[in-house]
Amino acid sequence: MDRIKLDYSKVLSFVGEEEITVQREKATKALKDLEDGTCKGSDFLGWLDLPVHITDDELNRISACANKLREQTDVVVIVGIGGSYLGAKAVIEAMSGSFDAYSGTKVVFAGNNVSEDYLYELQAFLKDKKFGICVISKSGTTTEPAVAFRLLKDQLIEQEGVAVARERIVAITDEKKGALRTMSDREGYETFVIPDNVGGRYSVLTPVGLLPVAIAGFDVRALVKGAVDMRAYSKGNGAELSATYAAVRNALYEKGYVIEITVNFNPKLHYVAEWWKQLYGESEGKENKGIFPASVDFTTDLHSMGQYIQEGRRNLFETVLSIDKTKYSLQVPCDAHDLDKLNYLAGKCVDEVNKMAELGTQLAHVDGGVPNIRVIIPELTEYYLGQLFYFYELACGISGGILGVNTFDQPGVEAYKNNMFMLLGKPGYEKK
Ligand SMILES: O=P(O)(O)OC[C@H]1O[C@](O)(CO)[C@@H](O)[C@@H]1O
Repeated sequence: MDRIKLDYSKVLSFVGEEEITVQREKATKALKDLEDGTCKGSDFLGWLDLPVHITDDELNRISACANKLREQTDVVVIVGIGGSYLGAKAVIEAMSGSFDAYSGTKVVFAGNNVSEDYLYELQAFLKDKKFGICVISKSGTTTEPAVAFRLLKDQLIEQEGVAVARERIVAITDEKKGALRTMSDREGYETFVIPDNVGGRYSVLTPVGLLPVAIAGFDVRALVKGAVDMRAYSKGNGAELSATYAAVRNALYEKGYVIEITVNFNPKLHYVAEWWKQLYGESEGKENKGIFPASVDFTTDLHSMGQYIQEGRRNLFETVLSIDKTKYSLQVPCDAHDLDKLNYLAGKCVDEVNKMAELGTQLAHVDGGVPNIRVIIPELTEYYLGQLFYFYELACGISGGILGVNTFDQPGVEAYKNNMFMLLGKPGYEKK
């Protein structure tokens, strides 16, 4: 098997190797602190060896539950927010056919917003369908998924009765505590556990990510294998890969490049970037520090955000997710009239056009003052997504260590919740 690669040659006219070396030394220390369990937030390092510890029995149980739901239902609603849905959504979007949604998809998402219209339309869509619910919440008290779950559970009971509803609800939550654990035990739902020492944004390789991906019919074993191989690689010289990415982005940060834009040239990676944004945003954005993680889909956004990136404030850098090999092959046809003057491309693969757009954009943006990193992914498969997740998780742990923050907490997320609870009159929040 091939491996994910990193190319940072296009940052070297913005930061010198010596500046990167300074950050590399910090990265080495941060990596050691992670491996030794001496970093800040060390209670949440379960993700480090997580892929290696996933057993065959666990994977079999996940597959059995997924198969049961696939047989019993037409649609399964994945209820969760943040780390409790983004990893699964990233894999499912990356692996699904672009038009699967129009031919009847097995998996839809809810509980990642509190839009009344969204929930109304979802309930209308599920009316008279055989559906199941996979509810995911580590804390069990997050408002968005709790509201969605209440509505959907009631609908399921109304459509199918209590006994069938129980069969079709699966909960992924804490092993012992929390509202969802209590409810699941009382109702007899099948449950899977989010380990105590794994935070939401690091949970894609637990049942949180694996069960929805299996329900959607994708290869969770290959996903895990990719992560296992990346973990094994990172035990040796391979740690360089994550450490270098962490060092380079911190060297750029030190020079005022405070925004990192993750770029894709394949819309299937849109949610990989969303997953990455939560991972890095919640991990690093604290104590008035941290790189702001943003994302764009090219070439689509070259026709909107492209102008800003080329000529706006020079405080941003790009990390391009570059896929080497496409799944399918399609050539630009020749046209007798050539009115669109496209015949010079006739016979070329569409991906060749895309790759030249990628290279042309990189050169233009570097010329325009935007440092450019490339993460090269051999192919868009579950296996390489597993590698990519682990690469990014480890790099995030290292990068947070370089920055000096606690990478594994997210105290800032509580502020909006407290205000919302106070405004809604939640008991106990009146004084706030
Ligand atoms: O799984 P839970 O506890 O519902 O939390 C969902 C998400 O909410 C947060 O706690 C805050 O956004 C995330 O860290 C987490 O991924």
